[in-house]
Amino acid sequence: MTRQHRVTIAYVFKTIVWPRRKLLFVGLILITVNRLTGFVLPSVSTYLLDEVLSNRNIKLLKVLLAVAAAAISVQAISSVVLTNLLSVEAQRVISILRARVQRHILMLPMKFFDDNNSGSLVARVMTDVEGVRNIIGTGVVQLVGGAISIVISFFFLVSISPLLTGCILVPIAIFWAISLKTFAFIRPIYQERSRVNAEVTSRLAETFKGVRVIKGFNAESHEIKTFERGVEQIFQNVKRSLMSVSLVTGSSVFLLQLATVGIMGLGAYLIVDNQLTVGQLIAFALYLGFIITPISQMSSIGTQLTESFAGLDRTEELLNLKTEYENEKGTTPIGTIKGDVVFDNVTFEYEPGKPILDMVSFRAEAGTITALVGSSGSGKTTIAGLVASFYKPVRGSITIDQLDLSSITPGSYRNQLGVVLQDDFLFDGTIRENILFSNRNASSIELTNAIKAARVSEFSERFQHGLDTVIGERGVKLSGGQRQRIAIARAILADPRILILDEVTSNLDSESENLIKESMTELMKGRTTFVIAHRLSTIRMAHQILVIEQGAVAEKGTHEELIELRGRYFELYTYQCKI
Ligand SMILES: Nc1ncnc2c1ncn2[C@@H]1O[C@H](COP(=O)(O)OP(=O)(O)OP(=O)(O)O)[C@@H](O)[C@H]1O
Repeated sequence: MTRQHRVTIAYVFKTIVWPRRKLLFVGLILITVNRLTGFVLPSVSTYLLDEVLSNRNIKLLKVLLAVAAAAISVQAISSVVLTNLLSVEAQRVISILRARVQRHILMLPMKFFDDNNSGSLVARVMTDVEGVRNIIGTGVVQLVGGAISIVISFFFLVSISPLLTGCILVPIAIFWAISLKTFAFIRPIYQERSRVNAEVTSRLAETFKGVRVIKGFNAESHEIKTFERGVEQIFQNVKRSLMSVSLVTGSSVFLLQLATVGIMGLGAYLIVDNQLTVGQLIAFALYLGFIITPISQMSSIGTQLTESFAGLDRTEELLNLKTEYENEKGTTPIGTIKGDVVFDNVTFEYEPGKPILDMVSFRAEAGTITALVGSSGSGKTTIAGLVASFYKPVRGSITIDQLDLSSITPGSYRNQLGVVLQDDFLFDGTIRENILFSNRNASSIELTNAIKAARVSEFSERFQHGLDTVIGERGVKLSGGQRQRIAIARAILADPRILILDEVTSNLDSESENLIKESMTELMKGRTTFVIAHRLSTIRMAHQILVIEQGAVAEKGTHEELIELRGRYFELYTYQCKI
């Protein structure tokens, strides 16, 4: 076992096992009672054959039947209570852990989401924590229960016949060795399986999400082939592990039968030689079952436990990542802001050594509109991301009302921030739910005002179910302009002090264009707005225009000033006017 695993065992013990020590102690007592009562039946059979049948002792038969009935009942009851106690608790812990991991992931910085695909994150929340089941659920019952059964059975076997016991130890040792080898071989196969599964699942989800592009480019056959390759990989992986598992199962059956034949032969000889009774031989065979079954179970539980620890290891690693709220600097909550934003020589890089923004400086006064224009990839979205505190500058500073943004707790700041992005996030729910998403406590008057201001009512009223119309995944049942207006209504309802807008580039008909312009104007009123602008009408409304080129502010000023300058903005403007 690696050092990493030892750390995890200590972690698992401290955080999962120890807080439930009372429950696990009750569980252990129940397991012991359960396994002990299991031994009553084989003991009864010895007496049945050797005493009741041989001496025709009906009185003893009645006692034996009563004892057997009591034992079976206790066994059944303890088994039900055990399952309810431990398995239910394991599932409770799984739910708690899942919620904790999801909460932690959501609080991680944006960089984490840039580096991890959503499919693998889903697996980390849903699958990685499932191993808990093996640690406090059925796994531990089988492990501890199995150990108890083996020790007690071994004691009974030796007491019946040391010679016969010696004979069965050889095949058991062989079986144990085969199992250990096989499971060591299977372990990496299982690890690979969870990785491949996550990959194939997330690609499949993307295929369905991007079905419009796929059909549009007639690329179904490519997606089909990619998926076929994925399922083939899973199949090959499962095939390899199945072959190994069948080797273990096959050898266990073979060795068990070999031991049975040996015992039959040697046992019969001992009976003839009066060293053993028929009842004892039958009891011996029954006790043997109590050893073989847990041994085969325990070797596979060993693998499951290793898998569980590997999963929990990944969970622990994730939970140890610092959230945005654990930044030593960003600890001051901020009250209501005016919205004065200053970039002072801000340099930023996504990857170390590859600067994307270089010494960017500007001031956006509270309540003004700043338009970001410039060629594709110049860094406009990056500037917007920095204003939203999704990323931190590598050098230089960003201040909000003269307070350093990196010293402010992200939540208290983003409470006062609104974003309307090009490909805005709408989820599969009703129009109402999608708008209320930004402010669940909004009154119906506030909602109505937002809907009116964003010109949503103009289309929602035409729908049969109005605001309660379900819009499909990512709003597919709406037009692009309608989706934008919902996103704008959502931002109006949030009533932010600072607003980030990424204008849609897609061509809308002039009616939609006008409606969006009106709703945007409503939204921007009195808020410090940063707009990645594509429409001249928006740009002309701006109090200042920043022309961004190759990560730097190339020009700064109002529309008139920049036109007069006859520089980069003039080029962009005249180019757009031509088309
Ligand atoms: N998450 C990221 N990780 C690494 N590099 C990134 C990331 N996001 C953007 N970049 C890079 O940063 C540069 C600036 O990108 P940005 O999105 O800010 O440009 P933009 O001006 O908004 O472009 P567009 O107008 O095309 O949207 C690009 O070269 C891009 O490849």
